[in-house]
Amino acid sequence: MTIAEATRARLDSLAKPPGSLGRLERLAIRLAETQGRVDPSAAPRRLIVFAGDHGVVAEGVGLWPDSVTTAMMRLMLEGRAGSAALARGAGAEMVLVDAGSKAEGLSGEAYRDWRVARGTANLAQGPAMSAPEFEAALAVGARAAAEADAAGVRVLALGEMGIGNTTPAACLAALLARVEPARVIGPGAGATAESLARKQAVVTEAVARARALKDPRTAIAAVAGFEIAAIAGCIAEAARRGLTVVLDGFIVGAGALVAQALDPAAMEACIAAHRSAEPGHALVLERLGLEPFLDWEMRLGEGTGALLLLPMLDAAGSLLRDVATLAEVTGG
Ligand SMILES: O=C(O)c1ccc[n+]([C@@H]2O[C@H](COP(=O)([O-])O)[C@@H](O)[C@H]2O)c1
Ligand SMILES: Cc1cc2nc[nH]c2cc1C
Repeated sequence: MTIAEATRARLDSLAKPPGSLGRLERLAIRLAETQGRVDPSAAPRRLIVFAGDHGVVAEGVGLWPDSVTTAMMRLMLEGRAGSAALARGAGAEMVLVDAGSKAEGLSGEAYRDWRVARGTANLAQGPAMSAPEFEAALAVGARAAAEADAAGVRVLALGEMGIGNTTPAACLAALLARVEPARVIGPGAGATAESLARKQAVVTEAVARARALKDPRTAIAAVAGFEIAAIAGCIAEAARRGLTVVLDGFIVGAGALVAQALDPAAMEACIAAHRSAEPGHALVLERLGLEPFLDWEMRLGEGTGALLLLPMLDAAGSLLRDVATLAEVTGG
């Protein structure tokens, strides 16, 4: 019997009409699958926000200057960003990782002066990163997962911060889901008709160049971002360690596509928290084979969508662990 079948049997044996908790039951089955046990737990949990900057911002693909990446990370450290507020509410510890500079995991006041030290090269003019840089960013993410596991964390919520990163995310979605760029281009953190047209042109050209590269890792590195590669490395390592990974929006989804390309089994650890308002996200989730549990029209990033699902994961875990069986109630 698979874990999914055993969990379904357990749910059907509980003191309730079969299926009466609707999608919460599907979430419980998914949580059980990711942990390989019928009595899973959504605690302790940790939000990891991976940050990176992007040379492609110079092409006018968005509205914001890349100084906003560092400014927002500092706001997270101060506990005043949207993600920080939601993490407090969800009882999730928050760890910030500068994927670009390969800095140490960050949390707390001591890191006030931290900044994104290095962004990717402009992917419109050449590869965003070299093969060794790609491997180093994967390792940054893997180390973050290993540290979480060593600290006893069972559930990792993944988020990102990186002005410009919907452009590499769109490139990766087009490349790895094998769709036309137009299907995965969207407004990101805001757009004008002009910035959208630039993004469309940049993504179309970069994806065509990446598709011509024979080695898949080189092709991915050519259009990736440091935080996106770190997310991929984090998912792969968390999956190897049996942690549950709760995915946020479009950019984290692009990181998951990279993880899937490197190791398809990594998807077994993943739960898609929500479907982002970014139009390409639905296609990414389809390609990942994951069902989004929420659709709240969110597109902030920072892990906010993943955090929103955590109380429901608690409910799913409690259901499996704490509810009496029908046999106990009816005496048979
Ligand atoms: O999570 C999402 O689905 C999402 C969708 C659109 C934008 N974002 C956030 O907005 C930033 C990227 O937008 P942009 O327009 O600068 O490419 C980045 O910091 C992301 O966290 C996030
Ligand atoms: C203000 C701001 C906050 C963000 N958080 C994640 N992406 C962001 C993009 C902007 C522009």
